[in-house]
Amino acid sequence: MGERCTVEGTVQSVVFQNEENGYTVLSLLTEQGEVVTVVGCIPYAAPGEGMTVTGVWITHPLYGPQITCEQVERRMPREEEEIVSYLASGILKGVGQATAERLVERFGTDTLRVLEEEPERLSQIKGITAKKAMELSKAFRELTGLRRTMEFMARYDLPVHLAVQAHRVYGAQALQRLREDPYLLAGQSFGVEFSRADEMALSMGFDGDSPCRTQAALLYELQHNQGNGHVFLPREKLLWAAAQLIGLPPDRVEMCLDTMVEQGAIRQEQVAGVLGCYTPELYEAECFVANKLLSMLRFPYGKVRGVDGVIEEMEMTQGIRYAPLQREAVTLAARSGVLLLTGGPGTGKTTATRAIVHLFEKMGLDILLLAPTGRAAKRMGELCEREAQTIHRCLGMSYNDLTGRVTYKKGESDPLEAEAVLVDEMSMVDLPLMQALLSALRPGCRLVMIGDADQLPSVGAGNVFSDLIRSGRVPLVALKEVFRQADKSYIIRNAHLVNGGIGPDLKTNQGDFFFLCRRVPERMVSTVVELCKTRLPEKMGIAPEDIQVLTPTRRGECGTVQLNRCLQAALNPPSRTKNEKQFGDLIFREGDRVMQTKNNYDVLWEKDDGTMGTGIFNGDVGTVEEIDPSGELMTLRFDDRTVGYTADMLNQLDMAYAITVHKAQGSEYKAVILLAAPAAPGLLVRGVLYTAMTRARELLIMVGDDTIPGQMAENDRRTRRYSGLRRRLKEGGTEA
Ligand SMILES: Nc1ncnc2c1ncn2[C@@H]1O[C@H](COP(=O)(O)OP(=O)(O)OP(=O)(O)O)[C@@H](O)[C@H]1O
Repeated sequence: MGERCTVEGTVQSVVFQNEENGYTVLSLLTEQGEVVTVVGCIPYAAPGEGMTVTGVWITHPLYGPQITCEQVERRMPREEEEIVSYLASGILKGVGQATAERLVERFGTDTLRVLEEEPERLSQIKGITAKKAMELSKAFRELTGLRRTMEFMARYDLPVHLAVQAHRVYGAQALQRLREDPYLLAGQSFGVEFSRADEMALSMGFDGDSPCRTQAALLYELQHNQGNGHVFLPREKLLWAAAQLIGLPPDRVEMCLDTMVEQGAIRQEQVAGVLGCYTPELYEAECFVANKLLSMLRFPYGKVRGVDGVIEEMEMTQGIRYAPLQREAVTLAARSGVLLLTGGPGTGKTTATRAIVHLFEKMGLDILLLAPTGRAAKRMGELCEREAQTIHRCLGMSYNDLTGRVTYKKGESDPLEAEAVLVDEMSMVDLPLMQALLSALRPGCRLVMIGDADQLPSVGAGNVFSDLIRSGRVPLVALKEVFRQADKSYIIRNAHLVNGGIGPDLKTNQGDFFFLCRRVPERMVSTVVELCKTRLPEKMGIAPEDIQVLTPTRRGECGTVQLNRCLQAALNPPSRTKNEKQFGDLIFREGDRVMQTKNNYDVLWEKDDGTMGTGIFNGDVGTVEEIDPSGELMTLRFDDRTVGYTADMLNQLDMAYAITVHKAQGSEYKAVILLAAPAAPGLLVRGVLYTAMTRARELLIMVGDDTIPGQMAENDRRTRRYSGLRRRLKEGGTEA
C-alpha cells in the first residue's frame, strides 16, 4: 500500500458523486479484467467512459483497497456498448436506457459527435421531437463544457465548484474565457487569491508583462484595499502596490492604468490633494451618497409645531428632564431632513431617539427603525418599544449567484414606504450599504442617524458616519454629558477617560470595572479560563453564556485561536454524551459556542415559531446543538433560529468563546473579559480599547499587562481610510 500506480480501464459504475465539488467514487474495469475502486475529483464520470488513472493505493478502513486518484486522463466512450451505458446512466436528463439504445442503434459509434454537432439529426429517432433534439444537444454540450472546466480547475488545484460558478457567469464560453484570461479568477465573482491565479497563468504560458496580468493586479489591489476599509487608493500608492505584486517597474503599470482609466474600468479623480483611483462601483456609491444627502438637505420641510409639548410629555413618562442638547436633537429632527446624533455610552442618545420617534408618530409619519446588525436591531427595538429590523432585511437584500454580488429589492424604482427612517449603530454602516439605504428613500423621507463616532469604523469600505460628521454639512447633535449611572459606573467613566486619551483607572477595582494584572501570557490565559469557568459563575452568579471574552488579536498566545482552545477544553470538554466533528485544527463539539465568519446569504433557517428565512452573517454567534453521528450535518442555534450546517460549510465557522474586538462591534454583553495583551501595533490603539470597553453592560474585567491600556488610550493613530465622501459633501457633490 502507498504504492504509486497507473491503471487504464473503463468505468463500470459510479458509486458516489458530489456534483458540487466533483468528488467521486467509481469502479473501474481495468484492461487486465480486474475491478478496482478509484476515488478522487472526477467530475461527471459515468459508466462507459475510459480513463487512465494515476494515483496511490490506500486501504480504507471500511471499503478496503482503493486508488486515490491524483491525475486522470479521460476518454469519451468509444464502443457502442460503452456509449449506451454512458448515456443511459442518467448523465443526460431525458435520456434513459431505451433512448440511449435507439440513439446508438441509429448513429453507432458516431452518437456522441452527432449529439454535440448535428442535433437536427437526432429528431430522426422516434420519440425525439425537433425541440427535444435541440435541448438534448444543448444539455450535452453544457455537460461536456462543464466537465472540461471542472477538469481545468482540478488540473490547477483550484476548487472544482468554481467551474459551476464560471459557467453561471460566462455560460458556454467559460473555459475559453478562462483560458484567454485566467486572471478573471482573481476577480470578485470567484475570489481566488491573485497569487494563485498568477501562478496558474504563468504556468499556462502567459507573459509576466501581459496586459491582462497588469490589469488584474491593479483591480486586485483596489479590491483588496477595500477589505481594509479604503474607498479609493491614491494613484501613486496603487501603482506602487500593483508593481510590487507582479514585479514590474511602475511605469509599465502606469500605461496600463491610464488605459483602464480611459476605458472607465478604473475611475480617477482629484480628492483633497491626491489623485484617487476607485473601482467604478465605489466611485458611483460615493458620488451617489453625497448627492443624495445634499438633495435631502435641500428638501423644504414645513414648520413643525408641538415639539416642546412632545418633550414635556416624554419628560413626564420617563421621569427625567431633557438636557438642552437632547431638546435640540428633537427640534432639529423636526426641522431638518437629515440629522446626525452622536455621543458616547450613557449620553442619552436612546432617550433622545425615543422622543424623536414619539414626535414623528405625532406628526403622523410612517416610521422605520433600522440597524446594521441583528443584535443592534433587537436592542433598538427593545429600547424604543417599537419594531426594529436590520437594514439588509428591510431593503430585501439577496445574493446574486450569477455575479457574486449583493442586490436589494428596494431601491429607486421600488422605494420604502417610510416617511422617516432612524438608523442606530451608524458607525457600522459602510459605503455600499449607505448607498443601498439612501437609494430606497423617497423624496422628503427624513433620516436620523444615531451612533458613536469613536467606535471602530465599519468593517466594509468607507468611513461614512465619521465623514458625515466631519463634513460640517449635515445637522449634528453631539451629546457629551453622561447620564447613565455616571457616578456609579466605572465602565462608563473609564470609557470616557480612554476616549479623551487617558488610560482607564486600573486601581479602583470595584463596582462594574476590575483589572487583574498578569504579565505572563500563560497566566493571562489561565486567569481568563478560571474567571469564565468558576469565578464569575460561582462568585458573581453570571452564567458562562453571558460572558464574552474579547481580545484585540487572533494570533499569538493571547489571541482568539489559543484562547478558544483553552476555553473549549475548560468549558465544554470531550464527553461520551457529546458528538464531535473535526475540521482542520478545530474540533466542533455539541454545546460549543461558534461564530459565522462569512456572509452566507443562502443558508436556510427556521425560527421557533415556524417562520423560515435565509442568511447567516459574518459575526453571528450561535451554539452547536447537535452533530449527526455521521458528522455530515450539524445543527446550530443562533438566538431563536435553528440552522443545519453541512460538512462543506464548516469553513465558515470558528469558535467564539473568545472573539476579536472587531467582531464584537455592535454587540453588547452582560459581562466582558478583555485581554490587555501584546498584539500588533495597529491593534493596540484607542478605538479598539474604547470599542471593547463599551461592549460591557454590567461588568468589565480586564486581564493583562498594566502598561497596555494606557498605551492604547494614548495611541490615537486611527488607521487612515481613503474616502472622498467628506470632501464631496463639503464641496457640494459631484456627478457620477
Ligand atoms: N436628560 C436626562 N436626565 C437624566 N437621565 C437621563 C437623561 N437622559 C438620559 N438619561 C438616563 O441615562 C441613561 C442612559 O441614557 P440612554 O440609554 O439614552 O443613553 P445612550 O447614549 O443611548 O447610551 P448607550 O449608547 O450606552 O445605550 C438612561 O438610564 C436614561 O434614562
